[in-house]
Amino acid sequence: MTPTPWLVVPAAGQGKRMGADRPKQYLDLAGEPLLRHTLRRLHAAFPEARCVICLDDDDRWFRNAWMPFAHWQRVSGGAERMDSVLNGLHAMAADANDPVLVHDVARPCVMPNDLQALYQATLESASGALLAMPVADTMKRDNGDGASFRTECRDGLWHALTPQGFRHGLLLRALTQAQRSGALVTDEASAIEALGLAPRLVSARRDNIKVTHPGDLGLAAAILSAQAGEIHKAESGHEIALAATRS
Ligand SMILES: Nc1ccn([C@@H]2O[C@H](COP(=O)(O)OP(=O)(O)OP(=O)(O)O)[C@@H](O)[C@H]2O)c(=O)n1
Ligand SMILES: C[C@](O)(CO)[C@H](O)COP(=O)(O)O
Repeated sequence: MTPTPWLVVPAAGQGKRMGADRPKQYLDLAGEPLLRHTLRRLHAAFPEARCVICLDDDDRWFRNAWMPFAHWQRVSGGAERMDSVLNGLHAMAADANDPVLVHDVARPCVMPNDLQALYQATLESASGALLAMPVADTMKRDNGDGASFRTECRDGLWHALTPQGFRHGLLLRALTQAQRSGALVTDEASAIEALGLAPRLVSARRDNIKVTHPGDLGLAAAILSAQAGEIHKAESGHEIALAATRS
């Protein structure tokens, strides 16, 4: 039987690059706070999951009514994303072998197929897994003088996305070690790599963007709108399949 995943949703960021009057997770996206879209996508894929949401202690925007999960808890965010995630891992009553998926609240466009593929890989891979996509642009590195650049080889380069999934005990060990060493890891997979392990890359759709800069909000709205038909079709197909198994 497939186990139910734990979900950690880091949502304690300030959205400095967005530069809005509130953290970006509370900005309007297609008529609702961005955070609600993300939680709904996760809930649709994993309705029975236990969700831990990391929120800043001074957060005055979050509403309990927005949480679609029956089993959920709120934990304090930390100074950095990795500290928030670690707080979540400490707070959950998980066994070492339980699967945990970590998903940025700032990625509201993640699609059901990618969530399922990532979860399957998490269960299969001893080192965990992450959604990722191959770099498609020519890569430049500035020489530090603000004027000249050189071209980097892009062979084998991937963008790391979320969710990223691991067994609870492994991720707790990896992030604890990263925190103690003072290393600033920007995703969970980096902490696992520092243990000498290689999380599996799961090739993902390109529309699972992280809303980071002001223009990203309009882009996310366009993506959600373009995805609506696809999701509707998938849901209808699921219902037809369910009806067929009942008749
Ligand atoms: N101390 C922190 C920092 C970030 N996050 C979360 O980690 C995710 C990815 O971070 P990012 O996109 O950098 O969000 P912000 O930190 O809000 O953005 P910025 O760096 O522009 O301030 C977001 O869902 C954010 O809420 C968190 O839980 N705790
Ligand atoms: C976790 C992440 O979204 C993977 O791409 C990313 O590393 C978060 O980075 P940020 O600088 O904290 O936005």
